[in-house]
Amino acid sequence: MRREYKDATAGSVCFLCIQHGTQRAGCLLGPPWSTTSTSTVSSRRTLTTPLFAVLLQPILLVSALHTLSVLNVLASEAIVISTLFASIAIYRAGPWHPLAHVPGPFAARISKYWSFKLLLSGEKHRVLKELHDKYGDVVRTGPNEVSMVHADAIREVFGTGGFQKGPFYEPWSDPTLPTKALLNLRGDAHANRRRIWNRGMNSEGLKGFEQVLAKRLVIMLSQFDKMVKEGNGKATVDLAAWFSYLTFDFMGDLAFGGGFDMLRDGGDKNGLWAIIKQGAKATAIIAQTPWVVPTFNMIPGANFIMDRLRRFAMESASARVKAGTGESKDLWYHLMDEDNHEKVKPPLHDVLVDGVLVIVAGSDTSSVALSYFIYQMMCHPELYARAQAEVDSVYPDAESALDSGRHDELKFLTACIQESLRLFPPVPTGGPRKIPAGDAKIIAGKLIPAETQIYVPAYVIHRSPKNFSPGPDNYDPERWLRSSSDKETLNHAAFMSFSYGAANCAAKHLAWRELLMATSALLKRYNMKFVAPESKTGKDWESTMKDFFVTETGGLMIELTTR
Ligand code: HEM
Repeated sequence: MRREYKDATAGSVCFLCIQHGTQRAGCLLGPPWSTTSTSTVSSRRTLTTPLFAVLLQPILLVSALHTLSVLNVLASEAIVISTLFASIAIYRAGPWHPLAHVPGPFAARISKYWSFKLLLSGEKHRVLKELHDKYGDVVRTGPNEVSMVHADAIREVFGTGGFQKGPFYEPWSDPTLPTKALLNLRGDAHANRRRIWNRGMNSEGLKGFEQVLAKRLVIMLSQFDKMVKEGNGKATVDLAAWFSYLTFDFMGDLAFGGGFDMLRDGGDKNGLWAIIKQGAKATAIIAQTPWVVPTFNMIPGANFIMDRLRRFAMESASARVKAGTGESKDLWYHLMDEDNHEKVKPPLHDVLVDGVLVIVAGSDTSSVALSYFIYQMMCHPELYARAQAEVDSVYPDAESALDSGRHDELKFLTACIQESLRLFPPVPTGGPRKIPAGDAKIIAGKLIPAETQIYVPAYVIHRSPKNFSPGPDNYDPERWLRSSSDKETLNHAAFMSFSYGAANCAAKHLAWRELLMATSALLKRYNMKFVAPESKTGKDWESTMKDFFVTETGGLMIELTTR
């Protein structure tokens, strides 16, 4: 069905035009993609042609050399395929492969199936930690892939002179659109789009977003107050779920000027959250073997999760264009360059894909960070009391707890959040960068061949005694406040929860404000404790955290009482 709507100031937009690169009379899109888009869809390595060749070759051989029969063709297929796979496996596992000198599990050397299965399990962060503990700073995690955890690798891989994103990121773009999301842009195209993002995230932009967040926080607190009242002074709340409602609603405000009301509804009534979560998880899994994607997309109906996500994006963007800019400027306003800074206006489809990215990148990350902080406070009552006392002293009355102007005074709370982000970075292992074709490179003192994909997993780096000691696995917020001593290691350069370099988190400062505002408002208003301390919703909650590029968690059941 063709979707159309009227913009407040101009003609109408047709989303079929966006998808098919056509331009109807009156469509807002402006000139064709190639002249205005900051990116184009690259040609991708696909499975289709090799698959076709492998299947056709034995048929041709049999028909040329033997009698063409089903049995002969099947036998020939079996010989060709097993010889092909065996020779690939022998090459990858053998001493001829350029990564032969890098240790790692045998299965990882010969096929991507190992990392595919690992991602599916959600245990990637924990398994990588075990492997690095066993093998050292560099581990081979795929036929042409390594994981590196020397702190120098952060700067050398992500920083100036580092490497571009690998094919892992390709599936994060909608193949039906003639553009890519910021997360999947490289080089100049990335720098151009990121410039617009950075303008949106400047101090004036942040101030506006903060007011939007404050409104959402007030809704969440009033829902909690209601539950406490109904529960005769206490309420049992799944804080992990409520933080997701909060961050999802807030990201909806930012990306599409609102329209999501999970806080108001107390849940995912429209199934939107589920769509986003399933879409992000499916993408992360398929991103392990991106060359399968174009072939996979040809199977009718196979891509139903991404189709739902796409429909959701179209509808949200449609509603935003229809509504126009509200009282406060959202990120859409900045990304669409509604205040006319750019010589050439960004095309609508760039903003559409980045709108979805805002929701995927900004909701689970922040909600996991909030949940993990609360979890640590519940596990460490003495630290909780100290953080609460600091909030009380900085914000003597409850209303002021949403004032970000005093965040600098929240030294201990900031250290507690930073320590949470260290022990459990919401993007625990991230995506890889790729060394270009040509020469091998020396990274953190190791020679890594051309065309290798490199992971630099924050979860492992943050728990290395070389970077944080003593007690790298302990929750010790004080480590960020103590003055340096010979007995301690605190490597600030190894803290990479927001990644590093030109493609680090585009909303790092916003995320910090969000974390400080939400935690101080909660600590100020409630006393909290685990409902069932000795369970998976209590002290064992950490074991429910799964790494699907972004993090998935189980419920975190907390008893709230008003202070
Ligand atoms: C505690 C909260 C957050 C954490 C820990 C976090 C972490 C990260 C990390 C590690 C990356 C790099 C990913 C990669 O290279 O594969 C990233 C990128 C990104 N983040 Fe965040 N993020 C947070 C919140 C947010 C929020 C609230 C937004 C949206 C408003 C956001 C938007 C983005 C975008 C757009 C990128 C891609 C940047 C680029 O490629 O240039 N993030 N984030």
